[in-house]
Amino acid sequence: MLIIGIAGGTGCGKTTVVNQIIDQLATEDVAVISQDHYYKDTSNLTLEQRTKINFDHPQSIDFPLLTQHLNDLRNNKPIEQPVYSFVEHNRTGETTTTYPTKVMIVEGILILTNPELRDLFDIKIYVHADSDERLIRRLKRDIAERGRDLEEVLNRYQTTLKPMHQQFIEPTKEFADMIIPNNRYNTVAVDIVQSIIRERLT
Ligand SMILES: Nc1ncnc2c1ncn2[C@@H]1O[C@H](COP(=O)(O)OP(=O)(O)O)[C@@H](O)[C@H]1O
Ligand SMILES: Nc1ccn([C@@H]2O[C@H](COP(=O)(O)O)[C@@H](O)[C@H]2O)c(=O)n1
Repeated sequence: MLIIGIAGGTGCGKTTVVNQIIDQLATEDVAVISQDHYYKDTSNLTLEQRTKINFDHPQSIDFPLLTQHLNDLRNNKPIEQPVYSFVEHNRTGETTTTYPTKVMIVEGILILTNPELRDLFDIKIYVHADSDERLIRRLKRDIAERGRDLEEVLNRYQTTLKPMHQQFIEPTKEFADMIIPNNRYNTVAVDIVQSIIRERLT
């Protein structure tokens, strides 16, 4: 199994790049795991308490579970990925069965911060977009898709996202084998990653 890790700050375009890669490949031999599904279970907290969690700190992620799942897939065992709700700020209790595939892409803001997880990646990619561009994209996306309002997104950006990005996410660029500039859509970089994957699939 070829495992590709794709990191980068919120709104840099990780999900978009991953979708561009797999849409054009049109094969069931490539699957995706999003770090977002591995936020820790916080059912012991009220919704009010959960809204105050720092979701941009490495401690918010269940890295042992994510690492175990990747190891299981490498050992040809299917996994039950938790399903996460951005509205409830919690796992829903449902799971998605994910089967081993020839190529597995793992994407998320914090995936390169954890040494055990990082060691499982054959290729490490960091998607870069400038912080003003990321903030604009995040604002539009969170209001349209994640049930947030302007005040909430801006407040979270200033108090949490920006400092956490500088402390934890941006420094993981140094672990990347490849950096994809994504202020604009980068079809050349997507083509390069697709070529690497195609080689593995043949
Ligand atoms: N290169 C780009 N140019 C303009 N908008 C983009 C670009 N890449 C992504 N977007 C948009 O920005 C938003 C955030 O992108 P997304 O892929 O969800 O980022 P991430 O997964 O890194 O948080 C989405 O609405 C997406 O359509
Ligand atoms: N309940 C939650 C959990 C996470 N977030 C934010 O999601 C961002 C990571 O996802 P991307 O798709 O943007 O990479 C991260 O910055 C968290 O702040 C959230 O808003 N609510």
